Amino acid sequence: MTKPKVLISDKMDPNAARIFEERGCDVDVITGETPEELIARIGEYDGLAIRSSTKVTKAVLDAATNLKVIGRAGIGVDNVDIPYASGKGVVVMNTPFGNSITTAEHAIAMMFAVARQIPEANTRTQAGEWPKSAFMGVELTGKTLGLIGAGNIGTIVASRALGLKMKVVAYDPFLTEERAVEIGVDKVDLETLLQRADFITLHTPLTDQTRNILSRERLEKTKPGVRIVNCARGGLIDESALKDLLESGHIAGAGLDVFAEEPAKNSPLFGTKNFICTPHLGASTTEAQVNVALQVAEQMADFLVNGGVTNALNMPSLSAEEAPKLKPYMKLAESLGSLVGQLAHGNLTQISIEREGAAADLNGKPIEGAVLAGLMKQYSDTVNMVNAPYLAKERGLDVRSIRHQREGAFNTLLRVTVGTSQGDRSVAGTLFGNDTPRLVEIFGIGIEAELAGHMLYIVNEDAPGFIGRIGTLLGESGINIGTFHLGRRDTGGEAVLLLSVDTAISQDVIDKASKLEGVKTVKALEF
Ligand SMILES: NC(=O)C1=CN([C@@H]2O[C@H](COP(=O)(O)OP(=O)(O)OC[C@H]3O[C@@H](n4cnc5c(N)ncnc54)[C@H](O)[C@@H]3O)[C@@H](O)[C@H]2O)C=CC1
Ligand SMILES: O=C(O)CCC(=O)C(=O)O
Repeated sequence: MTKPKVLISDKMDPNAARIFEERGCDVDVITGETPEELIARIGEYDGLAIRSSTKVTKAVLDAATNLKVIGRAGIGVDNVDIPYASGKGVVVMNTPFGNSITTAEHAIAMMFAVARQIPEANTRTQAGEWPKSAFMGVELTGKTLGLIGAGNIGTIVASRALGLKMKVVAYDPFLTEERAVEIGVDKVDLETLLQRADFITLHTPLTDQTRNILSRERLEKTKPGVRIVNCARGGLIDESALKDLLESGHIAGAGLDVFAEEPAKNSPLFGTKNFICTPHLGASTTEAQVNVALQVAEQMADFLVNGGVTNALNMPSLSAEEAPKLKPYMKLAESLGSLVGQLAHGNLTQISIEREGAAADLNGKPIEGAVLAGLMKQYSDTVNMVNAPYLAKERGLDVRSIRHQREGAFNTLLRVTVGTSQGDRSVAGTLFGNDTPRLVEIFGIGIEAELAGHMLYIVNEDAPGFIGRIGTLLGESGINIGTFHLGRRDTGGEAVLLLSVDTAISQDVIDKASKLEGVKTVKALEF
């Protein structure tokens, strides 16, 4: 049997190459190539091991004709086009915990450095100035730290900050009150955090929901004299607003490890007063790099040599016998979880997954994992089938799996109901012809639709002329409708329209659709 070939394309601890070789793979370490060079080379490889520098774009994936697995030695996978990789059948894995402590420590180090202006004091002292009277810092003790994102890293930062005698408030839609108490933080909304925090640190992935989470408007609402640290992802903060507010003195200091554009070689923030930065060093310790290198190589080699799946972000982990039967159910389950996750407002406290008819006889665990992965994937880069149930439990989400032997209108049915602060929301789906997932009910309204690609969800009053109006709007906006699905509660009552469209829907189109007569809700959905 020919050995699988792996390319390590970012600087990685040498333990990774050693493990690949020991586990039966051929490995090349070629770092620092241009995208074109990578595209020219990637066709030879079965596995690609990366950190954050390599961008795995559609073009790279198109050229990667033999690629079976991408392994991220780290957490954030925003440098990988996961939907496209999934479409190409390429498994994407990460190492969700290997660098968390290291990154949390970097955030704490940045807080101290900002509080005491250590970098500038160092530079001027070494220049022979002895500028003792130029620097007056602040203590961390007794100050309030506002955490945006209380997952693995945020939780470690919280524990260290509590040890430093700070008070910690946290904003995270997935943090339950119980979990907040357990980790010793006050769960607050974002507005409250902005008003109360003396220091703010960010620990969320970069997603459509978190992009620009510290916008100009929100930065202006922060407490005067606030100090802000970002060791998560560039793009979470409006960098131009940050510069203006540092210059005006409203923000007393900022420490960035990450930039909207990396490598950041000419950032306008450079040279701004009270601004410090590091070149994406959050994960750069010997310990973390050994951890993630060993882990990524072990996971990838196991997959390439034995077919074992660990920490995959786009593939369920299943036994060989169950896999074919469960596969369409997993797809249905993930889509239903994703649908309720995208549509439900408010804090999620409870989820129930009901299996009815033929589905009642199946192994419920992978189905539960797929629903939870679908539900949570919009909140976390690291969620997958394997860790979704664990993460849900850790965050105090009450998960119930219910089997009904009864058979209703469908011979097999999955129903997902989430309990939110605004009440229960339920969606249901079935399989057509035993293998084609279909949505059949949304919030109590019967509808039949495939959940795939870009979709538009509209709730409106059932009245003549509406379909024409929405069709015209989409047509004028250059959006081609693929499929069209309608359902209504009763004649003249609440109606649901679910469209699949060929391109992503812009905020402008959503705003225009929201203003159409009779429209109650408009939401762009992605599957
Ligand atoms: N600077 C560096 O070198 C490193 C940066 N990172 C970044 O740190 C991020 C966080 O890592 P982990 O804590 O391990 O991930 P995690 O998945 O454990 O936690 C992320 C948290 O963000 C929360 N979240 C999601 N959307 C949110 C929103 N709209 N508002 C507030 N909170 C939201 C989630 O509920 C979750 O609790 C990674 O996604 C990665 O981008 C990670 C490692 C190293
Ligand atoms: O690999 C690195 O140096 C960056 C780590 C990182 O950003 C991550 O793990 O998300």
